[in-house]
Amino acid sequence: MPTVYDRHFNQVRNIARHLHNHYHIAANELLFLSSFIINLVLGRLIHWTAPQEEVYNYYTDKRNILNQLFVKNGWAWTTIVIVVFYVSILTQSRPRKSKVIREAVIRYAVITMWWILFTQWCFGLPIMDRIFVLTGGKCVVEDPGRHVKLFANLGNGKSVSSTISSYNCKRIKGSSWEGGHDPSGHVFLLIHSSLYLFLETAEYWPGWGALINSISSVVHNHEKTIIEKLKQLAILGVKIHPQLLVIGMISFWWFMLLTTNIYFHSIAEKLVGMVYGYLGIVVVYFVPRIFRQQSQIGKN
Ligand SMILES: CCCCCCCCCCCCCCCC(=O)SCCNC(=O)CCNC(=O)[C@H](O)C(C)(C)COP(=O)(O)O
Ligand SMILES: Nc1ncnc2c1ncn2[C@@H]1O[C@H](COP(=O)(O)O)[C@@H](OP(=O)(O)O)[C@H]1O
Repeated sequence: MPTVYDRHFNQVRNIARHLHNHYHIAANELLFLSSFIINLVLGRLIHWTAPQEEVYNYYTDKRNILNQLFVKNGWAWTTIVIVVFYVSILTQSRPRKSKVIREAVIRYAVITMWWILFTQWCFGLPIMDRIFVLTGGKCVVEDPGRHVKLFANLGNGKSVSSTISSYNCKRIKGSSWEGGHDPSGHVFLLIHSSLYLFLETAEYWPGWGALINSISSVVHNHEKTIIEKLKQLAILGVKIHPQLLVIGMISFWWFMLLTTNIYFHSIAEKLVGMVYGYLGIVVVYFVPRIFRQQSQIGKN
């Protein structure tokens, strides 16, 4: 007689099978894709239940070093990690190098273009700023300075603009970006980057066993000092198993996403950032699988 747990397990297995057969999403990919929804739910639960000093801490301060140095330059760090990854993988003698490089560069270019369109520039304002102004958002300032041409003077000591970018608005002293639906750029960037790193490197996954064995052979080498062990671990994570560097970057992005989810933006603004974060990745990694399968069926 199947228990209620067996029934639930079977239901989850059937959903996973359906997604695998129809949309070609493997179970581990599904788990990783859903981890960002779990992150959002966890962030909200912490926000509602944790004591104030845990919600408003160093990490939820915009000026914290992790935000300013890493997330604010998030695409640059993701680029560095993927370049190191490929250099390392390709120097460990791989066949068909030029094909691997060509395809990786094309995917990187498309994924970078999507990041640019959403956060930096989309034939004028980037998509996230367009959503904000289309839903009634404005940049309000007292003194527009050199951006004066983009502002209308309200005559009450304030000027407003719906043509200046969020980036430039935030740089004007005393400005406020108010009124519209402001999709979270952080949620977008952190999900977009994590998914890109995960899917781009999945083909070269050596398995947890191989990674754990390599780490433990360094850690348990009693002839080495701690400094030597740390050096060996760094070499291991960059030259031998660059997957460790990727795991480190993704884990860090996941943690930063959690702080965004705990403190910043409304749930709707985070969900919109999340949807756009998934979108570019789905187009580059999942849609081609469906077409490839259909053309395979056509050939048979
Ligand atoms: C096999 C892989 C092949 C790779 C080929 C590499 C070729 C290398 C050529 C290098 C070309 C340069 C490409 C661009 C590299 C960069 O990433 S430079 C720009 C870096 N900028 C950032 O990372 C900024 C990230 N920040 C943001 O997007 C926003 O600040 C934000 C986080 C979305 C939030 O904005 P708010 O204003 O805080 O809302
Ligand atoms: N995890 C995090 N840690 C610190 N600051 C964060 C953060 N997530 C978002 N922010 C800040 O919240 C604001 C809105 O971010 P976003 O729209 O990208 O989600 C940004 O402020 P600033 O633009 O004033 O730096 C950003 O720096």
